[in-house]
Amino acid sequence: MLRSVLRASTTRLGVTGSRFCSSAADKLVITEVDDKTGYATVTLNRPPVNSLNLELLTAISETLDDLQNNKSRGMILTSSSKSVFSAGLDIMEMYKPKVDRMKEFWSTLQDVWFKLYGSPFPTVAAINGHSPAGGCLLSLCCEYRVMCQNYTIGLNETRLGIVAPTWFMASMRNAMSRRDAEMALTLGTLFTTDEALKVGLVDEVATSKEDAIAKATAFLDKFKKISPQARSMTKQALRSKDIMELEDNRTQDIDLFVYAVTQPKVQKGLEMYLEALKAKSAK
Ligand SMILES: CCCCCCC/C=C/C(=O)SCCNC(=O)CCNC(=O)[C@H](O)C(C)(C)COP(=O)(O)OP(=O)(O)OC[C@H]1O[C@@H](n2cnc3c(N)ncnc32)[C@H](O)[C@@H]1OP(=O)(O)O
Repeated sequence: MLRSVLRASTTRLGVTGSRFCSSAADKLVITEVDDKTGYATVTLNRPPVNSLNLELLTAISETLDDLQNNKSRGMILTSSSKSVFSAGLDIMEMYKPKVDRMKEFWSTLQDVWFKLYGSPFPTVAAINGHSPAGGCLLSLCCEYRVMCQNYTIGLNETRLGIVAPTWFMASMRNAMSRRDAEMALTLGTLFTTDEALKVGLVDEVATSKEDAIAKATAFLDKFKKISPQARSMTKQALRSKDIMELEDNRTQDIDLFVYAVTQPKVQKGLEMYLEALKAKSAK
């Protein structure tokens, strides 16, 4: 049975059986912990496309703190949308930005990356929809990716005329061969589910969200007989170089982000991209 843990930002709510309280629908991140397995299902819930703004990133960051403090046995990351896992960073955070907010936004994204990429508990992304750019990054931070059919995923930044930060690249390189990661990053490839499986960007394909959650659960079950401490130390040792690289360069990384995003050419590119997105959705 599902337990008590529904959390969004700093608010705790109760839950009965597997049903959410009505107010849960308003929360940016919904967390349910299964009493039997101890696994947490963390659902991104910012309609329409789970674009990652400061508030959603803060809610994710706080959720990850909660899971770590409660010694979570495992996490499944998914989305409440029927067709989008996450549309990536909210472009409105970068278009005509206020510098203070932009710095906080980027610093919070870094926090989420540290906490998710380096989490002691095992993590799986149940990717039940499109997952471009920052959405792909969230899934790459997890140890395993199960993706539903007929969606797209990838770090498509070069297609927007921008450069993915080195820690985005490192996360992709951790999942795929160096060669495939280089091709994918330079071309800004958005892979279909089947293509993503072929290059190792995702580990399994699912027929529905339920199937994805079941496969994610089966992955977490594999660790039942493994010492959690040995497991987490091994994971963190393998990822420590990437983590230390960003730790040593946090401020420079924020400064570079602010500098790059505020360039007139980049602002123009973002404006055109937003217009194209809006024109598409108006059709
Ligand atoms: C220069 C230094 C840079 C530093 C590095 C920065 C690294 C950047 C990482 C990023 O994540 S940038 C964001 C990249 N994201 C994308 O390219 C995805 C864009 N979105 C889509 O392709 C599609 O929306 C979708 C995800 C495939 C979903 O398609 P669907 O048809 O279901 O929805 P839409 O009708 O397209 O969208 C609905 C609504 O949402 C708005 N929207 C979509 N994505 C974003 C976004 N990333 N940020 C803000 N808003 C977004 C879209 O405009 C529609 O709005 P309305 O017209 O309804 O107002």
